[in-house]
Amino acid sequence: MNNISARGLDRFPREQFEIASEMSNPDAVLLRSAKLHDWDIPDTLKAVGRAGAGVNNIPVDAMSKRGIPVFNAPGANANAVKELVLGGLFMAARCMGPAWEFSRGLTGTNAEMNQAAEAGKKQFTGFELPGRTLGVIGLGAIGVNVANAAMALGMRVIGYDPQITVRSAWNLEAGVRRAHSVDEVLAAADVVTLHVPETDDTRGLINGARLAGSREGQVLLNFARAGIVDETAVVKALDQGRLRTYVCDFPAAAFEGRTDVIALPHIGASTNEAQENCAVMAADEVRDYLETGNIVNAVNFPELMLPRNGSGDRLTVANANVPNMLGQISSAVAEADLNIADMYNKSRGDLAYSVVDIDGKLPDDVVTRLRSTEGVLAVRVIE
Ligand SMILES: NC(=O)C1=CN([C@@H]2O[C@H](COP(=O)(O)OP(=O)(O)OC[C@H]3O[C@@H](n4cnc5c(N)ncnc54)[C@H](O)[C@@H]3O)[C@@H](O)[C@H]2O)C=CC1
Ligand SMILES: O=C(O)C(=O)COP(=O)(O)O
Repeated sequence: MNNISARGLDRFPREQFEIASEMSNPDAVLLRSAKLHDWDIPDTLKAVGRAGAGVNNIPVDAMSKRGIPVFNAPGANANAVKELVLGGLFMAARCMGPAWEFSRGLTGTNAEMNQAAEAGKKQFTGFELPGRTLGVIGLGAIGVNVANAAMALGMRVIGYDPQITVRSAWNLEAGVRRAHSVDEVLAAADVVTLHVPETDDTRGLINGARLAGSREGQVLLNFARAGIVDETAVVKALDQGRLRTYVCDFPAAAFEGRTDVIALPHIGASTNEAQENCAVMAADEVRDYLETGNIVNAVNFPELMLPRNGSGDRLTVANANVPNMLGQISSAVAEADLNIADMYNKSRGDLAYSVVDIDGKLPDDVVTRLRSTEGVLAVRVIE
């Protein structure tokens, strides 16, 4: 549904897989930022692979209700985003946007241009980073990278993430101070950078009330999602001088003509390296799921890997996480007089997923019965 790096698509051998940008009955879709919310989900769909991090463009709940895992590529574009964030930070600190605009407007001889440059440069006095405080909201793959890079630049770093993972906490440089709220970060930081996903909880996270309590003359960086920031409130804070510069990856009408906003066209992940990393990771996850039923890096399913066992079919069942589902699955197999060689069941929130390796071939009527069992969302038989 988007341009996916050829290295990722090559993970699907064409003898086994057909790849197309239009297909009425796909087993899986790979996408980047294409919006799927209004898409008629085809009955054939078994998996979604997001070659990137954010999944706010995908109706994850609707996919879950159909037992379809949504895979993404955690961390695969984090370095690309970190580098762009640092670029934005340097641009804001040294007034590079307006300074470059000024230089581009100069005409005349070299001597005339030089004279005008020397006379004009006082408008572009910036600030240096050592000793300044960077506030990082969201300490996941990108936030941790940005925090660590800022520490290396001599900045003080304060971070807020109430759901920080053990992995992120391990990766974070010692010395990053822990904040207990968004407001604490806004009040303490010279520069604030946002690295949270867009969800119902984070939409409008940076709003007028919060900006009213932010440090005077702050730089705000948003390379996460447009919706996390209230654009009207940002414009007001810029007009009041509360915000010095807003640097983001999302152009908007409200920012038209402003020299204190640097809006890039959503290019955080637009490096060849990131595009390849994301495409390969998402493609491998989707292929593995289609071929084995194993699940790694799904945002809505538990992680589950079971080496193939037994001499027959592999049955996979996604179901509502309610009592007696496992009993019904194993009874269905037992009633067909088949032996279960191995099985693994895991749950995550409202959803549970089972992989069952069987000694023998599962009759069609058993599969049909399982599919119509209350609470069952999706059933697959992998030969
Ligand atoms: N501009 C671009 O091209 C790109 C933008 N992104 C955006 O950046 C977001 C973050 O990406 P990653 O770091 O890879 O994701 P991640 O999942 O590794 O990290 C997100 C972190 O945000 C934290 N978080 C969630 N809600 C929070 C809240 N209310 N307050 C504080 N922390 C909160 C989570 O606990 C998690 O640690 C993505 O969801 C995506 O929207 C990601 C890649 C490229
Ligand atoms: O990975 C993400 O969340 C991104 O925003 C990157 O988007 P893209 O794949 O470049 O359209």
